[in-house]
Amino acid sequence: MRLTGTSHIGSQGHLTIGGCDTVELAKTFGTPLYVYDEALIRENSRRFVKSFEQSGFTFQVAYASKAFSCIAMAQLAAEENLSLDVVSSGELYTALQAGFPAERIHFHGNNKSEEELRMALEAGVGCYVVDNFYEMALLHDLASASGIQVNVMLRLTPGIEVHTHEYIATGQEDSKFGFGVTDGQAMLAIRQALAKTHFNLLGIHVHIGSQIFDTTGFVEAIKVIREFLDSVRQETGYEVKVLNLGGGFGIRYTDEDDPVEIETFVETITQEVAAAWSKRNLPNPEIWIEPGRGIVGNAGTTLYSVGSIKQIPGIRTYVAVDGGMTDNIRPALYQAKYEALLANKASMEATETVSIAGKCCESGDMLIWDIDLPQVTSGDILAVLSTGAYGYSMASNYNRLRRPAVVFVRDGIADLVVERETYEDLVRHDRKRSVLSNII
Ligand SMILES: Cc1ncc(COP(=O)(O)O)c(C=O)c1O
Ligand SMILES: N[C@@H](CCCC[NH3+])C(=O)O
Repeated sequence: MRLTGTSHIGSQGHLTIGGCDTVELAKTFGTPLYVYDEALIRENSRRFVKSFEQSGFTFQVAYASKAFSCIAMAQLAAEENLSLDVVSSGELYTALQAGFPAERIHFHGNNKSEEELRMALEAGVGCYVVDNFYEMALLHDLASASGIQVNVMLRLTPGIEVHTHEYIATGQEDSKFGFGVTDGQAMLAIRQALAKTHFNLLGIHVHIGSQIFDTTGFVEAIKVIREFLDSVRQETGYEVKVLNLGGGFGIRYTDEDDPVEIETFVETITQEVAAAWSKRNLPNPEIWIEPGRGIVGNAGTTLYSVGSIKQIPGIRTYVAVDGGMTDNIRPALYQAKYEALLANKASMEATETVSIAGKCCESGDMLIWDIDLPQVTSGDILAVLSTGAYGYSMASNYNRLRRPAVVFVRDGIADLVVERETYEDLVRHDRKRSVLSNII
């Protein structure tokens, strides 16, 4: 197991992150607890930004806030000079509450509602990634009614299959997202967008999927898109200013994962685009990307307390923790694999193989199957690594569990950025029946 960022095993044999002893964090803030290594979020962000700076391209790195959205994260993204990808009015609201500059916000989503678009227009959002004809008409009506000119990109589906879980592949023809390149919808969309008086068509967007380990899919997407843009030039004379290649940059969850480095992703993308554009004697476009997982994934660790331990002789030992699919749905949803260690026994040798169960009323609520750990006892603190992306953001209240707190740690300081939900929170929107039943 490789610890990343500022995580290491401290003198007491405890896992420490950002100079904070995780066993102490568990005591202070309770468990389950999401712990984010602030320095590592910044380092990941800077690696993307620096790689682009070295490429000479004009660029934007938009943090995909779906991976982990809260006010503190939006503040951090703003400090790192990132742009922000939001896919709902909720993510937009969070960003605005954080004071994130609206002009650096890109609004995504395959079904933006009128209310959401109105909110974005009012806020002065910098770019709309238009996904379908319904949205194109709605956004244009709203923009022209308000007399506003909006920056628009069109999301295209390039018809590319990438190696990842089918639920997180998005570039294939049969996708709910975007205008298809192969079925002629993309060309039609370009024509329509160009004819809209209140649109400033910046370019196109393509996102091929998530948790992608190599550069092949991106290279293929650039090729497909450039060829499509050649037809667009021929038919309409239009050439893009911006090429948005989406997110999807994979991270290492376990030793089985071997993604290329951030620098390699950016280098390959920029070189491919430069080659494809210069071959046509065209000036380089701006390149925008939208990493989510690549910025926060390996920076998050979830701490749990071990409770019941069930041994089934000759079969398996179930070690149950005080969270589960409610704070990390990914194992249940995508059979995602994670590594973990006992934070309070971090320097001890593994002596047994156990499986980590969540506390929800579902047999499928398993966080990790067959992991080697030192002798586990109730009360131990289990740290599951690389839970920073799509953990908190996909958390639920199933079984009326309260969503955990989130702390950012840095230089020995733990900053509580999201409070643990309370029981009052759970029933906040509940109302006692006001109409009494007349069944006797
Ligand atoms: C349009 C778009 N951009 C960016 C992302 C972020 O993906 P990731 O977290 O894999 O970088 C996603 C999610 O897959 C997405 O759908
Ligand atoms: N939620 C997914 C990624 C989907 C990204 C959004 N298109 C995951 O946990 O891997």
